[in-house]
Amino acid sequence: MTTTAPATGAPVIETHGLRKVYRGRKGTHVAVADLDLLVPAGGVHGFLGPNGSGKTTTIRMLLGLARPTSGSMRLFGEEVPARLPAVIGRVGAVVESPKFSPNLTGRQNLRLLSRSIGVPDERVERAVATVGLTGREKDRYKGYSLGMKQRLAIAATLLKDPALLILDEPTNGLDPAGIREVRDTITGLGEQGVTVLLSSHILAEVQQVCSSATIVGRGRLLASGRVEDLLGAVTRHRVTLTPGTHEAGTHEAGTHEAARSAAGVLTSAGLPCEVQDDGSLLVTAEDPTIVTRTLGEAGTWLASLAPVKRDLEDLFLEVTAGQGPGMDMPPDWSGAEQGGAAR
Ligand SMILES: Nc1ncnc2c1ncn2[C@@H]1O[C@H](COP(=O)(O)OP(=O)(O)OP(=O)(O)O)[C@@H](O)[C@H]1O
Repeated sequence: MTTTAPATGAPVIETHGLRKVYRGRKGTHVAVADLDLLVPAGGVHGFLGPNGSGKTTTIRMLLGLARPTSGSMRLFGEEVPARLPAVIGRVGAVVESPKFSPNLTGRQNLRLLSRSIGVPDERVERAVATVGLTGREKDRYKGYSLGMKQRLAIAATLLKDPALLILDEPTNGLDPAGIREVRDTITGLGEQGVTVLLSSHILAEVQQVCSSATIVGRGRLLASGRVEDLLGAVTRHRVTLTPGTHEAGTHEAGTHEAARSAAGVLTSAGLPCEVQDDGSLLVTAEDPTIVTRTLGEAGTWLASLAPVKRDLEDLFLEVTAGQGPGMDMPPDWSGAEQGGAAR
């Protein structure tokens, strides 16, 4: 398990040994397995894991919607569910799609809500602006895109000015434009000092907005900490060689032979190295200048050397390696497929 030091400050969410076992006719199913979750104050915390890894169950327990089998939970330092009434006013959550009236405008829907919870109308205008719906608040809800509907749901939770916002898969079912809109809203909230717990199964998407993250698989904690610490320093580099360094047969054959020869040189020098299908080399080295020097001393010249950044998907594969069937990366963990690729 990879766990790095959390950010300073008292955690906003804390669970210890949190466990949820569902019992059915077919036997028992452990949805959450002794989970220690620590969410620091401020910023966006990714709660990541494939479908069925226990994210929603954990969130439901935190909000008092499901009863833990065992373990303890705290929100803002208060034991929950016992002290939930004391803290729930500081928590906003979008766990399921909220019910809005289709024939009312976004603003009318929010005003109904603000009056029902007794907060001033100004909060509606502020919430509309925060989620980027200004200019569209007078349109009927039924005409909103899915992304706009999701942002209105977030606006509804902002009415009570929460210090903690819990969003369960807020970009599910959205197209790339919708994902981007919601992502920008979440980034803005994190910057304004709201602590956001963002659950998602799309790592590439989450990596762009999260300052810290917890990765779960089969209800278990796999890794947790600040994203930059989790991803660590860049130690892998992609190297391409200058054509003609080695001459042999066709250009392609020559490239591969040169790569294999260079890989032998690097490996002998203690630098782990793999030849890629395109004839480039993937070299592990703390200091890239050693790669240049080692190859130069062997008479091999580099055309390029570029750092290869590890991402959360790489991390997930590493922390689940050897855990047996069912922990492979599901196809929908690719952000690109879900429109969650880089901006
Ligand atoms: N009410 C329930 N009764 C029985 N099993 C349940 C119940 N709710 C969830 N589960 C099971 O618990 C496991 C965890 O589900 P959960 O919804 O918490 O995962 P998740 O990580 O949120 O997945 P998703 O991204 O698909 O929502 C799954 O195997 C699910 O089938």
